[in-house]
Amino acid sequence: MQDRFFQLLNEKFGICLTNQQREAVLHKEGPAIVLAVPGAGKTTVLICRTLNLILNHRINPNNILTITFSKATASDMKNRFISTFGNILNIKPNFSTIHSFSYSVIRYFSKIKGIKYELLEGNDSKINKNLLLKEIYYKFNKIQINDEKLEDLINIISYIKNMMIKPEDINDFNNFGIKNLYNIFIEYENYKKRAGFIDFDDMLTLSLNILENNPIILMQCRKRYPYIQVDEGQDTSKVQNKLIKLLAYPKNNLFVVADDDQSIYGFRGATPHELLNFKDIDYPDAKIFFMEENFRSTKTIVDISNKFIQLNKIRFKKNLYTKNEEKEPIKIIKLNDELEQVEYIINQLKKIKDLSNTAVLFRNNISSIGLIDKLERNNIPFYIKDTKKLYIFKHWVCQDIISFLKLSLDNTDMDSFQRIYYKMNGYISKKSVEYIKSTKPKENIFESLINLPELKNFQKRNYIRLKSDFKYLSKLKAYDAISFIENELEYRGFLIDNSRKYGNSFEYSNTIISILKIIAKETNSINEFLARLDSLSKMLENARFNKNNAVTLSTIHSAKGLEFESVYIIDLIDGEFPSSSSIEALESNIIEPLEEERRIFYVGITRTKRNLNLITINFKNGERVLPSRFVQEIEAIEKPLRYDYKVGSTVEHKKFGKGVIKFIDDKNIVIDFEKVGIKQLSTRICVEKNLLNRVGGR
Ligand SMILES: Nc1ncnc2c1ncn2[C@@H]1O[C@H](COP(=O)(O)OP(=O)(O)OP(=O)(O)O)[C@@H](O)[C@H]1O
Repeated sequence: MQDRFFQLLNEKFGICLTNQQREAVLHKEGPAIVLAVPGAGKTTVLICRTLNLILNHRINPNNILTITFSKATASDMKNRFISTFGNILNIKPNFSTIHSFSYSVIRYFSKIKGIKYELLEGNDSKINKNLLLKEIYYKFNKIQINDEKLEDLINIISYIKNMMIKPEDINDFNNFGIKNLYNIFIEYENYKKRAGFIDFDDMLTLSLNILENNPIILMQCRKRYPYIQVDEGQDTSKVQNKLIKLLAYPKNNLFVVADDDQSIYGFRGATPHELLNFKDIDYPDAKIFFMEENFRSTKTIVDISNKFIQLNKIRFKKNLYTKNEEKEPIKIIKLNDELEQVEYIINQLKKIKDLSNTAVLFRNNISSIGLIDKLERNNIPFYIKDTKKLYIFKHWVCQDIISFLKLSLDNTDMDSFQRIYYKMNGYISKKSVEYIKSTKPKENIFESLINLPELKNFQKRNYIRLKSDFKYLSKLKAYDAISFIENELEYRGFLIDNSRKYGNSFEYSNTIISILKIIAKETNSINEFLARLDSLSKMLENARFNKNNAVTLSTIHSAKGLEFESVYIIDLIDGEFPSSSSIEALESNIIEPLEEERRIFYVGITRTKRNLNLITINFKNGERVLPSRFVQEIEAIEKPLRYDYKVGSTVEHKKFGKGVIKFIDDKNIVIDFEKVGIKQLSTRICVEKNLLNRVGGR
């Protein structure tokens, strides 16, 4: 029977499975976990196993629940099943997300108990979750939460619910940097309870609660789904795992397909630990299948990816390999700054005829905006899934810059003035602003300042200088104007102070300014720049993007499961990727966050079939930045270092004294010297001519 089945797959559907894949497909009952590498055909195995259960074991398709990570994967998998087998067999199995399963349990429960639950998220919600959380944050902290922090808050709440952390233990986990987190959390939960709302995370906790406390509903669900399959098992959280285990018990016909090395949703409560426990703790009788052959990428990419991920310590040992040929090497491109980076990408993309097989990937959404501006100007079609998160135009730093510029063009613009008067070197008091507002609301603000009663000489001189600065500013091109605001008007100093006082990341603010400068570079005047910002933000709000012949722009998280002939990963800077928080954690010997960052990088590089390009820059908005340590690791794998020096080791330079190595390759060595700060030197001269002495290693 088995041979006939595989023959059928091969002859009728063109699927030729490997022995490892066949074993997994044939597994029928009891717990099993398939540990697979990227590009190993996990989807192929899941759809073939589903077919095997239906065709050979006569299991009704409605009795098999296949849980996928996202709605998109559920529909991809359904389409793949139908397009592969649909012409010959009229079968439509259930592929659904865990949220959609949970919601069906809640709907059923609310129907029989007459309780109403309304969704707080999604398109049909009457209440806006973001606004609600903003209000609650304000209530406890008396300041408005900005969009970055709001996203952090949403993730933290999600993490608490997914990790099933008890409210009273929240403060033990509060390394999240949100003040009054406990109060905010409790207020949010209470509001939802009072008003009968649930959010996406409540779907999981509530359905678990329903199943735990209603044996009849639990029994009905178990009867309905005696076979459960879980795709992307590495990204299921604690509460999701609990729900799945409860549903599968006592038959435990649970088939999980996973790659612990692709677990990248730690911030939502998913960790590889859950998977590592599958056999050791949860199901000692579980079968483990390995799928280690990669069908996607060239041998060059597979070999390097394999060595790269082995640098992680918390993982199942697997050996990624491929029978594909060795092709061109991975390209590491080192550019001067972010402007060179976008220009480089545009020039590369212009050479490609059909862009649908090319992706530009990044760690953070914000990286795409400068690029979007240039793609649009160059008529290069691009596809981007979620533009809702590209909120830099509403970000306070962007709004500040706009206000500076508007005030320079219209010296009577009181709204802009009020926004920025204390964010520059004007030394203007709130009292003066109030006075001008009440006595001369429509006049030239700088004139009014100069004519304020009882001014001291130095104040007058200062306001005269400010007036002339703003006049000068109005004549500049947008790019120079932004630099002038940063440096001459000392907005940069304000940003640094602000980050010290309120914990807003200076690096993030600096990135926003650097993006504004990329956009400004192509404009001739401040007016043209302001109009461009407006049109870009409208375009991103309203655009419906088409995938046809378009280059995909995506975060690595959203590119999970996808594959492309050519991949460019941009903004590979230490502190951005890996994130600064993961680096700080590592410095305190906490390795998990950095390992998660390494997995994200691994997911990124393994999306590539053939051409992988890793791009790093030396300067971001004029600040020296260091290449991502992951790029250095790849370089070291490709070309092991000839020198006995490592990043992190302490050295002594004959002239500059003691320092710590921050970056090293065949040409350059970047050292942070105690006395003189960061210096980039020539490796050849320093190392070969004995200008350095090793003091200590890591
Ligand atoms: N036995 C096989 N022979 C040849 N090609 C295969 C085989 N199994 C799968 N493939 C192909 O390998 C590629 C990768 O498969 P798939 O996308 O299912 O991998 P995956 O394991 O889900 O990857 P990832 O986890 O990286 O997203 C697909 O193009 C698929 O058609």
